[in-house]
Amino acid sequence: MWLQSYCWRKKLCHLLGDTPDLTRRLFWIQRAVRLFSFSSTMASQALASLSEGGSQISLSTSGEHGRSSIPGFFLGDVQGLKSGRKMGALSLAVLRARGLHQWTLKSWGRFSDPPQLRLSGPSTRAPVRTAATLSLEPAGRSLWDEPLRIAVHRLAPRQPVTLRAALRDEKGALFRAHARYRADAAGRLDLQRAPALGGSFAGLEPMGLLWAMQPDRPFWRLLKRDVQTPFVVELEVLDGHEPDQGKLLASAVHERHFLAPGVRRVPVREGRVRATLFLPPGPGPFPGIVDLFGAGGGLLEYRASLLAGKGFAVMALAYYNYDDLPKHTDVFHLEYFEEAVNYLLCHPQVKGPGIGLLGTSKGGEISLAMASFLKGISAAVIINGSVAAVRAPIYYKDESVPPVPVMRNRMKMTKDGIMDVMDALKSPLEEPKSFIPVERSDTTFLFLVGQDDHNWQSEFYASEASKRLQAHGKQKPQVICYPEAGHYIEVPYFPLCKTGWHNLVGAPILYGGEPRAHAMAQLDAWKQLQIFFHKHLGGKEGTIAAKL
Ligand SMILES: CCCCCC/C=C\CCCCCCCC(=O)SCCNC(=O)CCNC(=O)[C@H](O)C(C)(C)COP(=O)(O)OP(=O)(O)OC[C@H]1O[C@@H](n2cnc3c(N)ncnc32)[C@H](O)[C@@H]1OP(=O)(O)O
Repeated sequence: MWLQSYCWRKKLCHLLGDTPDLTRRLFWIQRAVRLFSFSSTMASQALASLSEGGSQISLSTSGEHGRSSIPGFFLGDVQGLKSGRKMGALSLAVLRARGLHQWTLKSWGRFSDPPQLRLSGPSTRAPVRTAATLSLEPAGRSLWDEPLRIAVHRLAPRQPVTLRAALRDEKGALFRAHARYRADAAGRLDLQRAPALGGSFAGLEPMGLLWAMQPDRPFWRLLKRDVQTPFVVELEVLDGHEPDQGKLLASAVHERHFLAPGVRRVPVREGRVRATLFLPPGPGPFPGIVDLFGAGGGLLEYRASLLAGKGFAVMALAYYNYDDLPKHTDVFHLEYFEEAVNYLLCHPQVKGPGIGLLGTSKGGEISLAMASFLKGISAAVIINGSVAAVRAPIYYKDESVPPVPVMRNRMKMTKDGIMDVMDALKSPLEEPKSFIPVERSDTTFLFLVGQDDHNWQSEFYASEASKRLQAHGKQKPQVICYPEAGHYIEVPYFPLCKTGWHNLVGAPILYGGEPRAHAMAQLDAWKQLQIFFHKHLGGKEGTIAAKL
């Protein structure tokens, strides 16, 4: 047996050569199974040899472990494989594995420990009809903002199951969601057609397993720090409706990426500007956008990298707490931002005559100030920004906008002991000097507003900016209000951060939002801002009706 196996391994190695192409290797193993009644033991050794050859698959068939490191491989039949029975299951496993060419399976088990397969002896083989498979479309990998089609096949008719999803962020925080489902009469479950019966969400929510994830740390927010690596999402199908107890029926690992194929990431260290520019594939020139996040500073690239995949040259701009920029700041000088705008405008792959701004929260406030004082800005999307200077004055040359006073006595505590600072800022109508002079701007604006934003009064600010622009004969801005959406309107499928640490307040605060409505808002906001930028920065034209 050993000799036979050895010969087969040699033969396979010869056939496969040194190719790193896993699909080709698996193809030959599959052929061997079919054509030469290749035994399962030999096949498992051959598969194991793939990992020796440096492929991404690792295989463990040893009795001590009793389970495979290939998700969904054994489906309760490890003993059968060990006994050397010829297995159609192998070819099935190979077929499954062929879809896994992007998986980093050695990382399996890094997340929450999946329920152990209960393998008590040879008689515990699962019947074929319960050899469930989890199918993902696209298979293996997708972009973070792409929808993922999740389906389970080969369940028993009307079988109750629980689906779980988990990912770990770069700081080790675990984000998880689960939902209960029931298969149809044919034993199929398609999340595009089947409503969740409860769990982290309910109803027809094909992407709920992502947007409903919650962190295992209080006040933690999902952030992607390195856009050159994906988030690795583990998906599991468990028997029954107990999220932590059901037998594992099938599982998959899926990579969610932040860089579309061909998008180039260019670190920028030009003059004082500290940023990262993302350029779409192709020669350009492309419509240019400066992307600004809010309080806390740093350099967050994930929105810029995804947006570059839609045909824009997007520069994620740091303005403090990054590289050699100040760690903290009590004042904003627009000359820094002017330098960044000019850098982008002069870039050979950026289409003029003007660029766009995309700002969230404090980044929205700064974007409004940039559009009011600086030249060369054609379009600006303000996501839950303030129309007043907050906590720090904004300077440009010899002019300044002082911050609105903070009224600490208006801060409230929720019944859960979380600070609600929504009413803590004095209205800019009572402090006109703190009102950013938007009426000076010739920029076209889109305001995206979460109506349940508790960070500050975003809807009021958008409405006042709109009134002021119109009162001065300027173009009426587009204002889209999202009911039950909170402060952190992110790219699609980011889980809601309803309560989080606030760097300025020095305590956790309420950011607001209801998970489902917030998720829908993120999806729509992402479409709307792309349409807006394409229209006003000279890209493709088109409109998509807001869903809400
Ligand atoms: C006296 C004052 C009274 C004020 C009252 C005001 C009342 C109302 C006014 C409201 C005014 C609000 C104005 C601003 C509104 C906003 O802008 S909302 C925030 C939006 N912010 C952003 O979009 C940018 C977010 N960026 C960041 O937070 C940071 O850049 C970064 C965390 C991404 C990276 O910073 P860095 O310094 O590199 O991080 P670390 O060193 O790793 O961690 C620093 C601390 O942050 C904690 N932290 C890190 N990651 C997370 C996370 N994912 N979720 C939650 N917390 C995180 C980390 O633990 C560190 O905390 P400690 O130092 O350990 O305590």
